[in-house]
Order: sequence, then structure tokens, then C-alpha cells
Amino acid sequence: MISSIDTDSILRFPVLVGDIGGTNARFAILVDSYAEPKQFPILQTADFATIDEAIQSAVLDHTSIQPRSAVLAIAGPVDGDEIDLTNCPWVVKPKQMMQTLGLEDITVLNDFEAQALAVASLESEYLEKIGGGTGEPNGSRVVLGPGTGLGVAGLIRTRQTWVPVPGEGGHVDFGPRTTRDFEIFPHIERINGRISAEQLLCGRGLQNIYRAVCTANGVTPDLLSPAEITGAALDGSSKEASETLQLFVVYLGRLAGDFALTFIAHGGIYLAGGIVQRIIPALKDASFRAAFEDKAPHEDIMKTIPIYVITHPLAALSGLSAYARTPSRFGVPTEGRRWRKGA
Ligand SMILES: Nc1ncnc2c1ncn2[C@@H]1O[C@H](COP(=O)(O)OP(=O)(O)OP(=O)(O)O)[C@@H](O)[C@H]1O
Repeated sequence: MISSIDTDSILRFPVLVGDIGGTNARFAILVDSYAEPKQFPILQTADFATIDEAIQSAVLDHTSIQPRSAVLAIAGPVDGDEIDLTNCPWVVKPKQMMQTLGLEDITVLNDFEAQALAVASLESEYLEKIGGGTGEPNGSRVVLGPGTGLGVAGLIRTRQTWVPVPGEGGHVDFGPRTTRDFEIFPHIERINGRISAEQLLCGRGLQNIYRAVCTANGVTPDLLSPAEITGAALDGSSKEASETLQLFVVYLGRLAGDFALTFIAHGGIYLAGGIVQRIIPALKDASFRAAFEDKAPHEDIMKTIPIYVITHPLAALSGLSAYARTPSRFGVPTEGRRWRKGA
């Protein structure tokens, strides 16, 4: 019987850890509790028909180590024995994976829980601080990651353990505030009539803001990908791209401030994913922290809360590895998300 906070949590080594996103999947094997993870090259989910095939040919065929356990983080809700990924056709079928891949024990978590586990365990060398504030070591933390979508998770400390709080915070409503916002927002694409934070704060969000800025200015958009937009903003070659990045940073600051208030996150706000790592100079602009702190009547609290960009290239894998080594350090409920041979 598996209890809701798993007391029988020890994982048998070797442990396969995997961070499976919409576009990329990253895997590593932990041979024992002390060894550094053995990493495998990042693979594109589109290159493999199934996750079983990907693990077999990109991991198991390249090592003599046979993992006994697996901890996998996926972008999508973990419900039932067949788990669909949100932005990818793979279906995770733990019972089948035990047979095809020789695993005895499989735990499936949400990708932002994995980011939260990373926040609880990363060394300071992988954190770049943006502005002031001093984190309280045991204070609540929030991780926000604009990537293919927008992920949000909380992390709270209770009874000597870190408890990740997964959620769907990327889908909260996001409204205009400044005069300029009111000019731009009518041109932002809506989903069922509404603008959620994810419509603005992810790769697609950069494109949405850019197109809306171009429409508001009466110019034809000529930059296509999120990378082109941030590239043209950072090298100053496009006025609309520059404004897009400024707005992106301000909107991210506002939303981060809202979640900091929600959790009273004295432990800090942690920004995850590939986009923030690429726009650190823009996040260092005073407008980002100003938007974060602009939360009357709580500006004084906001000033004390630190913000960090996670610079670790494989942060989620590092969080999963920390969990696999000592699951009891973390309050991760595994009921309905852990499959064991013979259980
Ligand atoms: N230089 C860049 N500037 C802005 N956005 C970028 C840049 N390079 C890539 N992107 C966008 O970042 C998003 C992917 O984010 P990220 O690299 O964090 O991946 P992810 O969401 O973790 O991916 P996966 O779903 O595969 O895990 C895509 O929308 C992509 O277009």
C-alpha cells in the first residue's frame, strides 16, 4: 500500500531520471546515491514514436547499466495508467514500460514539481540574482518558467522537508494596466475570450506581444520566431522587438510579484527555463524589479524578496536526482503516481 506521503519511499539504484518536455527529453542514470549522474545527449521527442523506444535507443542501448527504478517528470497532468503529454504525442504507460524496459519501480511527476525540487537542492553557483532582497532559507519559494508554455510551482518547507506545490498558475488571467497596455491588449490573441498569463509569457507569448505591438504601431511584423524577436531586441535592430522584450520583462515581473504575494515567498522567486537564461540582460533592467515590487500596499515586503534566474542547464534533472537520492527530504505525494512490480 502506498501512503499519500510515501514513507516506503526508498528507490532502488540504478535510477533512471528523465525530464520530458514538449520538444526535448533529457535523461540520466544515477548508479548509486553518491555518484554523479551519467547523462545522455538531449533528444528531440519528435524523433521517436514512443517514450519506450526513445529510452531504449537513446539511453539503454548506450550503457551496460540496467536501471531498476525510474523517476520521470512530464509536461502534463499525471492521471491514470496512461499519461498523455501536453505538447507531444508520447503516452507514458508505466505498466508497459516495466515489461519493455525491465524497470521495477516507476514514479511520474509533473515537470514543474521537478523544477521545484531543483530549487530546493541547487547550489548557489547555478543561481543568478536579479536585484535586491535576501532570501530566508526556510521561506516559501515560487518557481516560474516561461518556455514552450508557462509553468508555475510553489515550494514550501514543513516538518523538515521541502514540499513542491504543483499547479496551473500559467493560466491565471492577465489584464492591462498602463495606457500602453490598453493600446496593445486589444491585439493580443485570446483563447475563449480571455488573455491568460501564458498568452504573453512563453515563446508563443513573445510572438503574440510582438505582433500586437506591430499592429498598434501600424507596421508589418517581419520577425517570426521567439529567438529572432529577443535577438533583434538585444542587438537593438528592431524598435518593435525591443518594446516586446521590455513588455515581456515587465509582465513577467508583475506576474512573479503576484505569485510572491500569493505565497509570501520570503524564500525567493526562481525563474526557470531556456528563455530567461537568454534574456538576463533585459531582466537586469530596473523595470523588471520595479514591476515586481509595484504591489501597493505591500511594496515593503516585495523589496525584501530576492529573485533568481536558474542557470543550471539541466535543472529539472538535477532536482529529480536529488529526489532519487533521498526521497525522504521531500514531501512528494506518490499515490497514484508510482508503479511497482508486484505491488
Ligand atoms: N533565444 C530565444 N529567445 C526567446 N525564446 C526562445 C529562444 N530560443 C528558444 N526560445 C523559445 O523557448 C521556448 C522553449 O523553451 P525552453 O527552451 O525552456 O524549453 P521547454 O519549454 O523546457 O521545452 P521542452 O518543452 O522541450 O522542455 C520555445 O517557445 C522557443 O521558441
